[in-house]
Amino acid sequence: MNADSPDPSTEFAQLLRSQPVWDTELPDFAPDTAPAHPLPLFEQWFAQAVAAGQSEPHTMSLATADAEGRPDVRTVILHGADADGWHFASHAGSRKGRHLASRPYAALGFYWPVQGRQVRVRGPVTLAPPEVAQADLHARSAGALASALVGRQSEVLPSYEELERASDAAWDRARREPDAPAPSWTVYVLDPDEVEFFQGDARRRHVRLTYRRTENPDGTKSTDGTDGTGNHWRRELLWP
Ligand SMILES: Cc1cc2nc3c(=O)[nH]c(=O)nc-3n(C[C@H](O)[C@H](O)[C@H](O)COP(=O)(O)O)c2cc1C
Repeated sequence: MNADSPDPSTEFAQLLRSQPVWDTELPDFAPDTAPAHPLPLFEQWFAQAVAAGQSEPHTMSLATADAEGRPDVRTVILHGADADGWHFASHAGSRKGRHLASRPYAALGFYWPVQGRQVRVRGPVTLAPPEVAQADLHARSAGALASALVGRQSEVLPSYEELERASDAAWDRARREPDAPAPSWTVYVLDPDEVEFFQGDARRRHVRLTYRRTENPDGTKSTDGTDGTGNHWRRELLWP
């Protein structure tokens, strides 16, 4: 490195250190007012993120692990959240699809910095029936269909021109045939056994409220405090 030139790592380090976090006005979150189940709170926080102008609040990190247990993470779009779980979609043959086939367990992470909020969701993952995945795809944009028709996600691409050719053909087909099947397109459903809500605080007294799914000691599902699917949730605060 030339002694006259600035040390890029120092510049980078300074730039990093100059970035603020939790220095805006953030909402209060009183955990004792939180509902008994995580889904209504997630819906409420999502609506509040939209209202606060959070961009792309429906994008989330999806963490999976390979057959050896090595973790991986990428961004995907949330397609729905209901009593069955949190829904997302991808190609079964992609890296994440292969991970989920060998280890059907995942974690999701939402970060909504406008409000200093984070939501973490963990649990087993199942596949929705193929007709659900196709219907979900065909209800979306031509671009979503064209992208799914290109397929081959996570395979090595020999040249960008090859993608352009495949994409042109897929766009043509998506416009001509809006119900064209994309067989590898799969809807995954993560049925959470743990959901954590994090509210950032300027004084670093962050609120972490975790919901853990519990069963009755006899293994039957509880009818008390249920979320409509027989689940019972234990709510606890965690040290931040
Ligand atoms: C904002 C955003 C949204 C995305 N949404 C999806 C999605 O819903 N499904 C998907 O398969 N990939 C989506 N991707 C691409 C993934 O992040 C990833 O590159 C791709 O799925 C391949 O991941 P894999 O090799 O781990 O399987 C999205 C990327 C970004 C940046």
